[in-house]
Amino acid sequence: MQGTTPMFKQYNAIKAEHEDTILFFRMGDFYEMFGEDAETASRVLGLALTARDGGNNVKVPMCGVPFHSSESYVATLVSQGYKVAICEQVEDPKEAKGLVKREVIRIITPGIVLDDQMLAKDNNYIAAVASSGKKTSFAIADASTGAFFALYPTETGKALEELDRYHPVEIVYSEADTVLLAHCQDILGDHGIQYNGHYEHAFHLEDAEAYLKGHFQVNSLEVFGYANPSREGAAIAAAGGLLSYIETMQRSKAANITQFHLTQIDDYMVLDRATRYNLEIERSLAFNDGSPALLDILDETKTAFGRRLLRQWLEHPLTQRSEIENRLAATAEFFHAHQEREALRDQLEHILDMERITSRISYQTANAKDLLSLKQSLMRLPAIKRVVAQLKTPSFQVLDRSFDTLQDLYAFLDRAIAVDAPFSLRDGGLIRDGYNDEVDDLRSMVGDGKNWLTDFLDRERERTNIKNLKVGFNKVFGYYIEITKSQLDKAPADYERKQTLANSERYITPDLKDMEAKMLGASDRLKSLEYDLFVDIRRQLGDHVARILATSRLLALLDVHAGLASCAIRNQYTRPVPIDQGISIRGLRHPMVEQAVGATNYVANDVSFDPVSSRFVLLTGPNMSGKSTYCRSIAIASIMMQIGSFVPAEAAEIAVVDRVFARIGASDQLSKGQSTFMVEMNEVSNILNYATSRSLVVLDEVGRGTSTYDGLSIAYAIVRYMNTRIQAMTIFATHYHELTSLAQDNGIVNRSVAVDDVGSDIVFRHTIKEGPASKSYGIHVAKMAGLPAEIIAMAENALQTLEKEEKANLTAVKDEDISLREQNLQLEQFISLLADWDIEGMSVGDLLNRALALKEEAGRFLQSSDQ
Ligand SMILES: Nc1ncnc2c1ncn2[C@@H]1O[C@H](COP(=O)(O)OP(=O)(O)OP(=O)(O)O)[C@@H](O)[C@H]1O
Repeated sequence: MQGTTPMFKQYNAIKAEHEDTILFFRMGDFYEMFGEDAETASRVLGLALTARDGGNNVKVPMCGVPFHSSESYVATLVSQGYKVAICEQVEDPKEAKGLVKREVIRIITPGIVLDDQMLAKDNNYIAAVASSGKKTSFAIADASTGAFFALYPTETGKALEELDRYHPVEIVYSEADTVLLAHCQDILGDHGIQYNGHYEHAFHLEDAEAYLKGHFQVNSLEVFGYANPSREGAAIAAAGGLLSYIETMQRSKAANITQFHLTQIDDYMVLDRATRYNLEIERSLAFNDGSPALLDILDETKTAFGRRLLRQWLEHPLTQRSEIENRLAATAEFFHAHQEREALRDQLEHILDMERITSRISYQTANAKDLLSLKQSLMRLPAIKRVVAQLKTPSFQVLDRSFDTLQDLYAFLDRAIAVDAPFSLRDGGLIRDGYNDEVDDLRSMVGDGKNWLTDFLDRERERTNIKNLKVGFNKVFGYYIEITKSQLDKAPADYERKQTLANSERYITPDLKDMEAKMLGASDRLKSLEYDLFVDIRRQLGDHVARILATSRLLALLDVHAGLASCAIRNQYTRPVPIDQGISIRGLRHPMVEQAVGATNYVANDVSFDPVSSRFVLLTGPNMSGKSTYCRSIAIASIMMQIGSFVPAEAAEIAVVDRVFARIGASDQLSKGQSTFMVEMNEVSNILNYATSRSLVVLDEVGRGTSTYDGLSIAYAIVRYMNTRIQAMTIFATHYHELTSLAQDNGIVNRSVAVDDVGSDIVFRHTIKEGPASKSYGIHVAKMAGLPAEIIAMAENALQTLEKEEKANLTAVKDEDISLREQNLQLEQFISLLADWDIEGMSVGDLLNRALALKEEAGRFLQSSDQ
């Protein structure tokens, strides 16, 4: 509790309702913070901490920021994990009786920010989670673009892993559901995510359903695919809870959220966090030195919303072959139609972030510059529609029919908003001449006043014969006449002295004051009229938010396809053919490594997988020879195809897969406090649980985080299990030469990276060939890395001794050994069943039944041992 003056009483009441925020309390041209808030803000923002009299001789800590530059301060606080409540004066201080009324008009959290300065280029996702029984769902929104959807409830761990793919900046949960909060923190971590509790009732199914129905103005949520409360209830609870949270924080309707749908994990290719990390999908492993990720290479979009859509596609590649083909056809059309593509991209270049401007329109925070940007963007739409009309692909033709060029809104904005309107909404200059008669009249009154002043100045100079007589204006005295000390004797008697300065005197006259009253009255009235008209224009645009967003979505789609086509041309990618099974690629390259080493230096390689004869590729070869690059390039090509992109190859037929897994041994997770080997095994166990025969799995150096025999044995078991039980297309890069003997199993083949021996040195050719590597080149690589000759000699000696004592003969370990152990176990169970049989104590009927059951059991046993 701060201070006891009337102002502090008002402050305390408002702060009590917003305990968990930093309260920005508007006082004149400043937002002031008090007490602990002031101490925190002064520390985080580097502001001077002062104090204000709180009554009864209490000094309350205080600091403040100017309101016109508050955004960057708010952004810093929010980025540091604080919530900021903006408390405004909600009545004109001139009209207030006593203390001016104040209210919190918005609370800003990481997921609620709308200002461009605070937003990253990518989606700014906020999520809400809800559970029902063992199933969990989440809803996701981007308040800055209007995206909104929820996941079909699924097993909690799976749902939260899926949520992780969206990189939410904020997660909202029901205050009462701390168990789910703990699950989230466990799986998604605490860094970079703000967790906020929201009213429990907002997550109750009935309340959430009613909230959504009210928002979308529908009688039933069936239109969004919601039919069964016990199946999809958690999704509705999460969506209702999230919408209620956003609107509570914004203190206004989320009018830009005009669409909603339910998604299923199976709708998209599953790519877990480790896979995205290892394949450098969104961020390169060496991003600090500016190396590009796949997203950076593919991103040739021209608009901010195009880039966001591309990123969404990369996070969620498709799994339906027909949909993939549709996307590829659309990219292909732009690939061939050079003129149309370039004409489109020339126009898109000038289109600003319409999605985010629209969000600011619906939350009534857009300024006149935003509306001018929107107008400038809308101006481009007819030309874009003309390009779309030329396109032949069916999906573009559908798009052409639904393309709304919004020219009525363009005309409206053009008529209403002044071309040079300023940022500030309170200083006039917003409304274009001719839009409103009263504005025009007031403007000419203010203009007349200025002319009058010029005439007045000329008149007074002539009358007094003072050449340097001046007319000036300040806030305290209004308009005044100024005469320097040397000319004072010429001042006429009707001049009334107002102020004495060091070198001059200031005067007023009744005429001047009359004119001043008229001009200031007109100017004040003009400013407030312009503000009101602007708010009304913004509100009128608010009625068209859904239309603007629909057009932005079409533009985003065009932008992504045209960008992918442009990228394919620049990098010589080819259109892949989605097939049902297997992979056959000629001349595959890795898009990022190719850029790093230069296209001419990159050695392209062929890839082939067959579901029967070669579904499991064991890849051997020395370090640095290109194993990882080859493995990853296959996974990347598969993802590229499934988003609708061309692939870096000469020709490619690639099976549509349900999941891609990429594990590179010993990834660095030490910050999580787990050993690298433990992390590796966790990741492998995740793959074994989730991979299917329709998946693509890349395992690179798995098993090397432990002792040689342990690692080799684990790798051996994983290879056999993956090949026989899971049967996913798998490429397993390894240093364990011993594993190459496994190629006698059906489905497993050996491939290796070709190496030229040049005397005692080796040369990497980065070419993949059939068959295993002839030997391990670890010591050669150590030599190339410059290890002292003495160490190399010692190592070669040790290697020879070890090779002689080689005990690991994996060919001797056979599946039969494993199945024999299983059979022995069954036999033991059967015998103990017989031993426990209490024949004397049984009736004849029971005896007969028991004997029949045993016979059946014996039959089953014989059958399984035959297999
Ligand atoms: N096909 C290729 N064409 C040209 N250069 C390549 C090719 N493949 C790999 N390289 C180069 O070789 C380097 C090492 O490749 P990579 O990391 O794939 O080797 P590796 O065999 O997996 O090594 P390690 O076993 O040590 O992880 C790459 O950074 C790249 O510069």
